[in-house]
Amino acid sequence: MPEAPPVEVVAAVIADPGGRILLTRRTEGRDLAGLWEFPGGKREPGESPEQALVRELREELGIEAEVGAELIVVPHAYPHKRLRLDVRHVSAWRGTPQGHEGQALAWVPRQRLASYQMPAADRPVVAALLRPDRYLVTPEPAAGCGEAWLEGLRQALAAGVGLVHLRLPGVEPGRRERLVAAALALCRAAGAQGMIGADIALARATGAGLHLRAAQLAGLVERPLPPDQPLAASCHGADELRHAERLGCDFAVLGTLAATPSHPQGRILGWAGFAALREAVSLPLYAIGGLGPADLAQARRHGAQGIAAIRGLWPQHPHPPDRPTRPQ
Ligand SMILES: Nc1nc2c([nH]c(=O)n2[C@@H]2O[C@H](COP(=O)(O)OP(=O)(O)OP(=O)(O)O)[C@@H](O)[C@H]2O)c(=O)[nH]1
Repeated sequence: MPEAPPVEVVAAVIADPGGRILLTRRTEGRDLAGLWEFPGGKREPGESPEQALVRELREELGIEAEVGAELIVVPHAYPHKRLRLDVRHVSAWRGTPQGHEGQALAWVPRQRLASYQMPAADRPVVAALLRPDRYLVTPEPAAGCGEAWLEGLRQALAAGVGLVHLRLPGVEPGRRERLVAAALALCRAAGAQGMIGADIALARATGAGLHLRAAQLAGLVERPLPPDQPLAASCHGADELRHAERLGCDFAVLGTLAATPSHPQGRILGWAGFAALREAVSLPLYAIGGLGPADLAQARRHGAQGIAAIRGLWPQHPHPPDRPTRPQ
């Protein structure tokens, strides 16, 4: 039997001048009662997402809203139904939001959003509001080119990368620790989060995040780091994603979107395949495989937090023209 199409839902991010965001509480007797959500509701036949959102906000809150930029579209499968949650920013509104359907309202500072109990489909929405959209995976530094590699990282951070997977599998011990320490210092100075590739002991020793390989993830039965150290994993299918979620990962990287020189083979998901896997979990997900900043809008429309990439996020010419690299 073909699967029923998902329920189309639109919801709004409404921010006050202080940056607090409006959440409303689902009233008793409804599905997911008692949980906090972004105001909105189901699209009616023939309505565009914008029209549906304007109507819902008028009915529920008594405001006349102007719909602004897209934030994210989350495809999600609850045990009893599938939905596509299309979340838009509201750029301006007239009137004072009130609970016209008896629902409670809360203006919530962004950093406190995660402490509100919300439906599972909202976890990627909150992450999209709070966390970086670009996850750089570092290329392997060539022998003697540590300075150039650090310069590449510096430039990528300056270009706005907020999350970095320090992936150095072929670098010999000693040099690895030195490069990781220097890279983490650059990340800290830029306000970015560093994630150490695969090495649990080094992540514990440095206090940085940890990015697990898929094979490593499969062998773990509990979270290998305290909750204040971010944990991520590379995943290729639904079972790995569910395991990453059970283990308490903060996010995962899912691929391969398209073939790349570093991964020419393997299962190619495409955006439809990515969105289908996205439904299975509420973990924030980065898409990987032949992607760059130009793919961000497309990624968000398929439920991704953003994109992860080596080439797509690494500067083309990491050597500054006026500074020769020192051999290491
Ligand atoms: N408005 C809104 N709905 C959400 C969010 N997250 C989420 O999973 N949903 C789900 O999307 C659907 C929105 O439909 P609705 O608000 O018109 O709810 P309803 O009471 O008519 O639906 P119901 O018949 O499922 O109870 C609900 O099933 C709701 O649980 C969110 O952040 N905002």
